[in-house]
Amino acid sequence: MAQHVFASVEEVLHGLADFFVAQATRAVAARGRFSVALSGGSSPKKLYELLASPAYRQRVPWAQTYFFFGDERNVPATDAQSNYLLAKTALLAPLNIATDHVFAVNTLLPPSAAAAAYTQSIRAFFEGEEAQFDLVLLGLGDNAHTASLFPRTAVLSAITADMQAVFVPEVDGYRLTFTAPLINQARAVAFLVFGADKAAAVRRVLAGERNPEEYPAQLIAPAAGEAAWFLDEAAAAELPR
Ligand SMILES: O=C1O[C@H](COP(=O)(O)O)[C@@H](O)[C@H](O)[C@H]1O
Repeated sequence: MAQHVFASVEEVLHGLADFFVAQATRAVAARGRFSVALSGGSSPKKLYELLASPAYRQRVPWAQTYFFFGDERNVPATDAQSNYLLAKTALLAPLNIATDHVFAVNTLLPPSAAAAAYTQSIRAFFEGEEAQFDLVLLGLGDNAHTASLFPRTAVLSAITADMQAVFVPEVDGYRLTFTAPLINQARAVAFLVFGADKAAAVRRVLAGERNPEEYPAQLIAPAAGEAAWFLDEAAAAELPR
């Protein structure tokens, strides 16, 4: 597991954008396509804008890139909370990504049906082989959740590699999320975490006692892939030096 600590948020974003370019380039060279699961929430907007900017637009093989979502809110795709809407606005629309390269969760379905349909889409994309994303982007909540793997929720004990619906008392609603086994099949996962309000969660996940029920991001450990953390100094401040 690699930790990359940068002095500023701008540098963190460039570090992760360069990592994205490297994973995409390698995947397309090896397999002719790049599959990425996007994250949501408050952190990735600037990363998506950077990837869509002139500086990165030419460096990523966008025409061979396929976009999935590692988690989604149980809201319509037009809702301000929607992870899909965030990605569409900041990344997919500015780059004119073909709609058949974007796999959004159908949140018009009831949560468990939406999760089952999304799992089928993943299986179809990987043509029955193990679903191994080239890159899964992740964030970290100040409660140490990642994707929508929240503390003390049923999905933490999932043993299948799929998307599941889970009721999250903390947000008083359903979320759709990749399970930890699905994330851990990825060739690479990258966490984007910045800000002092994340410092305690970063310490607990990376340097605390093992307790995934309380700190679900501890479940993330790709079996054969690479895990990289992109942090600013404020988020890394409580890590042992
Ligand atoms: O991986 C993820 O993490 C976030 C927490 O990130 P934040 O930037 O909102 O603090 C999560 O809620 C998001 O949906 C997810 O993809």
